[in-house]
Amino acid sequence: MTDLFSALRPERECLQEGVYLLPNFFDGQEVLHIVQQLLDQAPFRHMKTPGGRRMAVALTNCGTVGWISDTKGYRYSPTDPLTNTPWPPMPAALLSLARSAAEKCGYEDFRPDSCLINRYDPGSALSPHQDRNENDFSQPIISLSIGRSAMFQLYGQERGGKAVNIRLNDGDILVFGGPARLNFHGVRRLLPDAPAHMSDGRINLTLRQAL
Ligand SMILES: O=C(O)CCC(=O)C(=O)O
Ligand SMILES: [Fe+2]
Repeated sequence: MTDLFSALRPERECLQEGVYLLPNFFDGQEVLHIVQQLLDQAPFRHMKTPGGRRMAVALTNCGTVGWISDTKGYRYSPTDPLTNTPWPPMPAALLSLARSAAEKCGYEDFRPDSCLINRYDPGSALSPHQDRNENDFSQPIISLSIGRSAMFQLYGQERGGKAVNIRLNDGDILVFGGPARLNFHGVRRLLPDAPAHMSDGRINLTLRQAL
């Protein structure tokens, strides 16, 4: 197995109850390489919002089910609508990385069955939303950042209000669960700082237990 823990740093910052930042927890270049290997089978694409608009963020998935959006709504699907075949299986190294991050934040037996992979090109953003298509909200969301840094915004359980700004850098993991699991959140913009292995955009992976 690839050594994804080479950059491991012991710090864990608690940003609010249920929200933890694990800075520089994994090697962004190694996870980028894992993502690239999935793209032949399930390339990035721009899905449509339920309202029919093209999403600014391109996405793909791996795992037993993948998150999709179209004019019928948001949901998880066992197959990729581009090919009508199953999503690529979740790579063991990703699973183990997410489980170790979850454990560090007190989630002992996290079993993600889905990994949504988002690609942000320069200028793209993700408007505030809740992640609520999963069945069990007692399970956290483990979010990995690769490439250009981004300004992530965390709100409360209601839409609007004042956001907490969280800077996410290449190699960082954000864990959100517990009382913050249904908090609104989004990505306001990409920042100029970028690692050499990915300077033109950002990739974010969110590992979730969907079923
Ligand atoms: O890109 C990020 O950091 C967040 C992604 C996200 O919130 C989502 O995919 O639901
Ligand atoms: Fe989200």
